[in-house]
Amino acid sequence: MVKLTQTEELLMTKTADQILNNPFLNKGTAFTKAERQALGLTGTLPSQVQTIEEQTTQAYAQFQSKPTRLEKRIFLMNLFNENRTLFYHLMDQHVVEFMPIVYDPVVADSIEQYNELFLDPQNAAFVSVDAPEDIEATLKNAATGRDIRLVVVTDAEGILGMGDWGVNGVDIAVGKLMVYTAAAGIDPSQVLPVSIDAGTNNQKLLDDPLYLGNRHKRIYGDRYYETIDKFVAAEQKLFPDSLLHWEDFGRSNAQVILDQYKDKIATFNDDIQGTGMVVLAGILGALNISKESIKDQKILSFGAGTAGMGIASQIMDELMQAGLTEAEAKQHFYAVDKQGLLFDDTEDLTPAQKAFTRQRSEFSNADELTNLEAVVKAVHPTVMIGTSTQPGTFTESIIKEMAAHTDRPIIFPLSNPTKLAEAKAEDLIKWTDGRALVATGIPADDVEYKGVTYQIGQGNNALMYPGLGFGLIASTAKVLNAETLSAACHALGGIVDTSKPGAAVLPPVSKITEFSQTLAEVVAQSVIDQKLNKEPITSAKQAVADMKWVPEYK
Ligand SMILES: NC(=O)c1ccc[n+]([C@@H]2O[C@H](COP(=O)([O-])OP(=O)(O)OC[C@H]3O[C@@H](n4cnc5c(N)ncnc54)[C@H](O)[C@@H]3O)[C@@H](O)[C@H]2O)c1
Ligand SMILES: O=C(O)C[C@H](O)C(=O)O
Ligand SMILES: [Mn+2]
Repeated sequence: MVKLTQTEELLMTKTADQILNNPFLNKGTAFTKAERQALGLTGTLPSQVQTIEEQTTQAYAQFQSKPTRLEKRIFLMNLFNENRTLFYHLMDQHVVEFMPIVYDPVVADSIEQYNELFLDPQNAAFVSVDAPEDIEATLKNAATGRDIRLVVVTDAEGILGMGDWGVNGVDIAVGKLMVYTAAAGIDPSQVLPVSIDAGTNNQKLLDDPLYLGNRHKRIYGDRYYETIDKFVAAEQKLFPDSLLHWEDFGRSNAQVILDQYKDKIATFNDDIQGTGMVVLAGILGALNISKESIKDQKILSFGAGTAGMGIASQIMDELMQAGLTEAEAKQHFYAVDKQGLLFDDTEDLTPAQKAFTRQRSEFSNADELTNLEAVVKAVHPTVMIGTSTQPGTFTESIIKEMAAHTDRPIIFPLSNPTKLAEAKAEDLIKWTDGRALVATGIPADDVEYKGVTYQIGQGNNALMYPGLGFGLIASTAKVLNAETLSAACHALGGIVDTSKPGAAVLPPVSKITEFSQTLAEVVAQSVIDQKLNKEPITSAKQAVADMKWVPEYK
């Protein structure tokens, strides 16, 4: 008697449509004649049996035939909904081309049009603040008995830089998970996107008869936090070996939620910690090129919100590891928000901002420091990070003023999507006569300037969170701590050839699968070294290799 694998046993219990309509089981025209006989699929497909390569060729031709990036995205999502293996087999061959479409920036267009474009819930879980009693059933139903090892959850209050998008924001969770699998090899049957629908303050959605979410204002305070608590309790009960990734929560909740859980479960906030990692990695890459020391940098955060303060705290940690006291390190930061430069007596400071305020007495013109240009003139920053959601705010005069006081200005306009970026890479290169060390939130083309080809690193947390998450899951991490985060930030070093003129500050997305694996191994090793692994693990490298999913039919 031939021993069936678990998958084969599972398949034997299903009817034809349960197999063909299950994207985790479906192979489409690649089901062989024998499989079709054994699984009751005979006659349910055209007779020609195709290889996955033939299917991939056909799918890519279809993708190319779509006229716009949004149409291309809709096709890819339909393929994803039909057959995960084929989708990722195709994406593996076109990661650089597909990332901007399944993820940032085109995901922004699909979020804005979610209700008009809705076709399929894509195996997401839709938690509602109005039905806390349904939370456990919601997660259980959406998981369909699968062994969930990774959850990306959003309440969509701060989608990219576009603000509150209610239930539409579930697309960001789906997109983030697609990058996890494409970059690091997370098994797509082991992930769960989750929307926490707490209502929305987006009046356009509330007035839209097509809106599919809870049609009321966003809920805040105790009732909201009770829903979050119930969600985390149910998530941990149902998926005890999972990593919980928080995404695009609002500025008043993101850090509060992270602080509530970060020491208790395996979890992280991508906008805070994922972005902190990629920006520190980018700054370290820039300093590798300029040969300057991080201890000599003056860092201006423009947009001192969830990401801005997450970045500042990761750099603060680095400065203290370099031997500075907290008080000494604090002298390197200038946080600028709507009020201008943040002082210790500025009104409406968030808890995270308070760690990075300055004294008015340090400046003769403190009361004038209410806009970015005035602050740049007063401070002469050497590093300027844009997480402000305010497009075009890194103006030519501001950039030239900055570049007049430092040889290699480090300038990262990170606001997403494209329309919100503080500056374009080519302008920054031009305005600084090729001296700027640039990273942008969305992919940027090479910049040709005075005979040098400048490669622009993508300062996006997608370069780090897949390797981080994979390493945490593979090592069965109990928690993520500062030591592991720091190890991850340093893992990307040495990949870029900094001797080349125009070298990028971060490795190219074309190498994301390689460096995500390196990251995962470094993270797993850090977890094991600190004895933070739940299961006994002898080799971090082997644990990562054993867990890697490959998009081939079983
Ligand atoms: N590249 C990346 O990997 C990455 C990661 C996270 C966030 N981001 C981007 O950063 C931006 C902010 O994201 P977030 O999650 O921190 O949002 P957030 O709402 O928490 O922070 C935005 C901050 O900008 C401030 N701001 C708004 N208008 C301003 C102005 N005119 N002048 C100065 N400050 C102003 C807000 O007060 C707030 O503090 C978004 O565009 C997001 O897409 C990029
Ligand atoms: O989603 C992205 O592209 C990065 C980041 O998480 C953001 O919110 O902008
Ligand atoms: Mn985000």
